[in-house]
Amino acid sequence: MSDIELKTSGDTPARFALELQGISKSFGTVRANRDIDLQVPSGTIHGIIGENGAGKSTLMNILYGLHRADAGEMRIDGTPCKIRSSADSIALGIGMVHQHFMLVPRFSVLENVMLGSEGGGLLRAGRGATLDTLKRLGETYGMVVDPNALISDLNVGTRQRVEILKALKGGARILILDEPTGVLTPQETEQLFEILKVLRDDGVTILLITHKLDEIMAVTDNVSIMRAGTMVGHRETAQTNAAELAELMVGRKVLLTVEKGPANPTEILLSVDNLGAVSSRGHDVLKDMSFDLRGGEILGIAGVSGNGQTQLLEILTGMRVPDRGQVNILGDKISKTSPKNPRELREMGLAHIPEDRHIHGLVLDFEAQENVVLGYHRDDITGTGALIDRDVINTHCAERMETFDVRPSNPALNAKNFSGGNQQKIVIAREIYSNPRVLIVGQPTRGVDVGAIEFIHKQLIALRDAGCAIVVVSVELEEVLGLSDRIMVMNDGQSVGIVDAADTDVNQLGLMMAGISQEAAE
Ligand SMILES: Nc1ncnc2c1ncn2[C@@H]1O[C@H](COP(=O)(O)OP(=O)(O)OP(=O)(O)O)[C@@H](O)[C@H]1O
Repeated sequence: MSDIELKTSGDTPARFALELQGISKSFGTVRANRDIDLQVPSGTIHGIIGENGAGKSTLMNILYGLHRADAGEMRIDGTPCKIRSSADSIALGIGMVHQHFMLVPRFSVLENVMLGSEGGGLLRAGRGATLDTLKRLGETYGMVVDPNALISDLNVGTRQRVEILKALKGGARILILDEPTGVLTPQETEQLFEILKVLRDDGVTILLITHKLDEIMAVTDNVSIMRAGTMVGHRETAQTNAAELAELMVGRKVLLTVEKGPANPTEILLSVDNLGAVSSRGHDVLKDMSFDLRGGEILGIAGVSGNGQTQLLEILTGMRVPDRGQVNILGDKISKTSPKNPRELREMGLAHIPEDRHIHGLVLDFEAQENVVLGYHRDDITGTGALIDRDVINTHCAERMETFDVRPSNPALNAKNFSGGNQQKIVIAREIYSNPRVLIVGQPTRGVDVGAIEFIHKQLIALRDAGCAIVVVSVELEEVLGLSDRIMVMNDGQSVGIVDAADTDVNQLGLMMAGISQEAAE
């Protein structure tokens, strides 16, 4: 099926855990997968990359029985098979860890692992046997987790391990991971990769979908590249590099670093003064936070997620009232006694690209054109008069989609039916349109492909150069370094220091993220 050599686990002749031939799938007029061929050698880690909307998740969902292919053949370990449901897929030894975890938060680890395996005889096997298996799998693969812990008490990295354990417990020998590192800290990502290598060395075949080319280079044996629903190439990872992969994905050369000139800061547009916030359990989640930001400047905020960044963003965008201190924004004040809501802030000239596009960025069951005019109900783009003019918003949305290369460019498609990266482009297109004076951005490129990252970064730099004051919170250190003029590092709800981006590097930021002061980290 493929004309290039793929790295195998050393078996001769090469055995393929998975072979796909001629797989096609359409959703209405969208041809999400067209005649896809893929061979995955047993006991290898195989990367699948491609632009947003290229069809990666669709292909994996077909494999996991969540969608049915319109055409094509599938072989597992050389045996032809038909997959009609997830149960079929699990029975064939396929497991999947989704981007959004499927665990029940109020159940324990053990209960979650037992859930869904009822048909597999697990309940009959009983708690004791399941506990033993969990312990054995945890020790074998370096994923020891307390079986009695509640999922809601576990951090994201540990929850992901529970998902993997659950798949292995169900007998998975082919494991699909759909963008597993999007929500992980750099340390958790490292730990995950160690686990994947141990699994691979034990003969498990892993399919890894990610947008992060450095991860592809670090952990995969082979990589397959998709574009616009087709498979455009396969490479042995050791024989390629990030630049070649980016070009194969996007069909042109891509800048993998941010290009920007020096900042020309103007007057202070945002000033944060001794800001503090207390959680519902009475913990200080934000402590004595102070900084100024001028027009024409980007302040990056780096830190391991969960160190107060979310609360800071919530206060700056009017979603949370500060418990102490105040924010001066565009000449107005926000404090405990004089709060402002998101609408008031928006009218003052603030825009917000939220950290979680599913919760705060989009109404998933609304059409793209309805989402693109959210927050603009009183403006011309929704038509004149009391009723929204659908022709006007349709034209407006089509223009926005064209500028931001949203695919498919269908204003009437519900937001939930766009791929993750295209959903992000819809949110950014809407927020930038208001031509804000202050822009607050959380995780601008989470789940976004390299071509779109380049585009989003250029848009943010252009806004900066037009005089906008921008705060960017990102867990991607390279992104913070590339975009920002100054960087504030947060640890345990407070600022560890503010450094000039030109005078720092990943090492110093990493030390500061661990709570080591700026001076000590230098
Ligand atoms: N249920 C659906 N109804 C309509 N269109 C869909 C549906 N699911 C996916 N699509 C479309 O199929 C195409 C492929 O989407 P898919 O989610 O497979 O892409 P992807 O490569 O995983 O993207 P991303 O990297 O952004 O997650 C996209 O154009 C998407 O809008």
